[in-house]
Amino acid sequence: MPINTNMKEKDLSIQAIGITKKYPKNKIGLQPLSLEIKNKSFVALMGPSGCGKSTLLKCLNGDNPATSGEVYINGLSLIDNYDLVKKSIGYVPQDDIIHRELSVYKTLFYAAKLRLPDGTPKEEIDIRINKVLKSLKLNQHDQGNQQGQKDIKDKKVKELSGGQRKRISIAVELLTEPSILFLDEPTSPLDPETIDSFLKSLRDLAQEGTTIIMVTHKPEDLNYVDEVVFLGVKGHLVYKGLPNKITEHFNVDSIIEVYSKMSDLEKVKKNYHPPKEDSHSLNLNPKLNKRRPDSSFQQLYWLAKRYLNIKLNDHSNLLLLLLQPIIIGGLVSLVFSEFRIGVIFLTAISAIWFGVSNSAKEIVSELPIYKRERMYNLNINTYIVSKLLILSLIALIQVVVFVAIIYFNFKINAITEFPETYLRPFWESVGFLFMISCSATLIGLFLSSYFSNTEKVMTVVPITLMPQIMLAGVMTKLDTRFIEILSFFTLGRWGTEGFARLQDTYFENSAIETESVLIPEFNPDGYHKNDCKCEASGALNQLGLYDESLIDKGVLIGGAFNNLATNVLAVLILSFIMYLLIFISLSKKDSI
Ligand SMILES: Nc1ncnc2c1ncn2[C@@H]1O[C@H](COP(=O)(O)OP(=O)(O)OP(=O)(O)O)[C@@H](O)[C@H]1O
Repeated sequence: MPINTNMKEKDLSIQAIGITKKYPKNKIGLQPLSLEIKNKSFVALMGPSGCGKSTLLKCLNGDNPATSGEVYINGLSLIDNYDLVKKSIGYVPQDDIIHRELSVYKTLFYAAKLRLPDGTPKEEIDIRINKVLKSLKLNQHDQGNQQGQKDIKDKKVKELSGGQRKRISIAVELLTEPSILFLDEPTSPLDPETIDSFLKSLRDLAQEGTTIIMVTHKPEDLNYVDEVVFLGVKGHLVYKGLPNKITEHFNVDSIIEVYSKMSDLEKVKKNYHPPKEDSHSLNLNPKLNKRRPDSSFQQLYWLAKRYLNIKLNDHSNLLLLLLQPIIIGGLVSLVFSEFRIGVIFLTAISAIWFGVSNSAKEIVSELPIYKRERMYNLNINTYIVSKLLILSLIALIQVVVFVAIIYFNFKINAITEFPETYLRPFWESVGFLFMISCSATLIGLFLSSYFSNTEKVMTVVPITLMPQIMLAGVMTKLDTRFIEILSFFTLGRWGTEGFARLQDTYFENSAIETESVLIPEFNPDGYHKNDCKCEASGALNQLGLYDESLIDKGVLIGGAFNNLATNVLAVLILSFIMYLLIFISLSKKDSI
């Protein structure tokens, strides 16, 4: 293990030597700087907006490593030993890294299960939870657990104040007992009274042994810290020293004046002293030695359990998810008096809709949590599968409810009005539509992993759904090779065609001699199997995906996919492609 032999003092938590940061298009994030931070110190990182404070924080903690130079954490190179070093780092970015639907206890419990070594007993986890709550003054005693007031551990995160939420985010990080804690603007959303108790608890934490580096904009925060690091515009380090000496250093009366002075590039350049040391190495393409996953099965179990808990705790959303199939199924039953291709089409499209709409927000809305957990030990495959498992369960319930409504409606209608026409078979239909819905879930998860905010995802969802409707062959026949090939990439086409085929196949295989064609073709009385001239192709014939003559002329490929197995295979291939795309999108979110 390469220990940094150049380390001057044993009591340094962080040593940055000649680090710089360049963003794409040669945009400067940080000018060359060197920095040493002592053990157990509480350091404020300040500077005008956009000067590079978060950039520096991320260079120091590995979230987005420096373009060149070296960072040592407790004497170990951040780049070479990230797998080891990350365990001694706690990091709370600007956004909260906790789920709002969980209780405080569950939030901390799942975080412990995901981060602590496998097999850590519950008793030890409880001890750690109580300890971190106490150290952040969030325990019952400090919160005044009077009669009628819930213990903070039982409260849901969404019931907490901004200050309490921030502390719970920090508590998550403290569970693993990091020696260094990076906090990005933790005091921004807090009122002065909350800030006082919050910063006092951080100061106590530093005195107990945790080095804390905190980005802040608030001059009054300087009353609590040991040191200030001040950056001028364009990432120049212009001051590092005692908080009460900063105004003297810049020959001004207040910290506000330091801000205005250090927003002027010319003045900044006069105060900037580039590091004397040469950069130890040039990591123009830094690769952190990391991402080795911890036990995937344990991680999958706890991720899926946490996600299920989040979903079950969000009662209103759960109700809406359940209402969806009831409302859409009810509408289809109301509008269609007999089982026709329109019903098949809408059923397939509904299955797609359930999948996409259930999943489209699920990654993007928890991006800060994902990124932080990914930095620590999250395995991308485990993460995707945990989402897919729980969302598939929801889709299964929706599909069962939807198909049941369609099934019973058309069965009852068939008995009373149209004896020959109703959906069957029930379980095969559920199975096929469930597969379509799972595949659509992957489409939604891809959108959620690709775009950076929920608004963008919600804008793209209808654009994704329209081709499913247009290329299913119901609105118009597929009559050119180009349109046909496009349709191969839609679930709408495979779902509608496959579902229609399933109905016809069932009829062909039916042992009941008097069984009827599901969809009567051109014949209002319906065909009977015994005198059926169309070989039970009622549903597919009504769909009329292709103009047969175009297949004969070789314009369309058509017939190559003329069975249910190939329809199913196509859906599986599309699902696999989607899974790969999600994996690539999530990999791209890794900082390097
Ligand atoms: N991922 C990125 N890609 C390109 N440019 C970036 C990226 N992240 C930051 N920057 C740019 O680098 C500069 C420093 O940004 P940074 O977020 O570090 O500033 P900051 O001092 O933390 O700002 P604030 O106080 O507003 O949070 C800004 O000009 C910003 O636009």
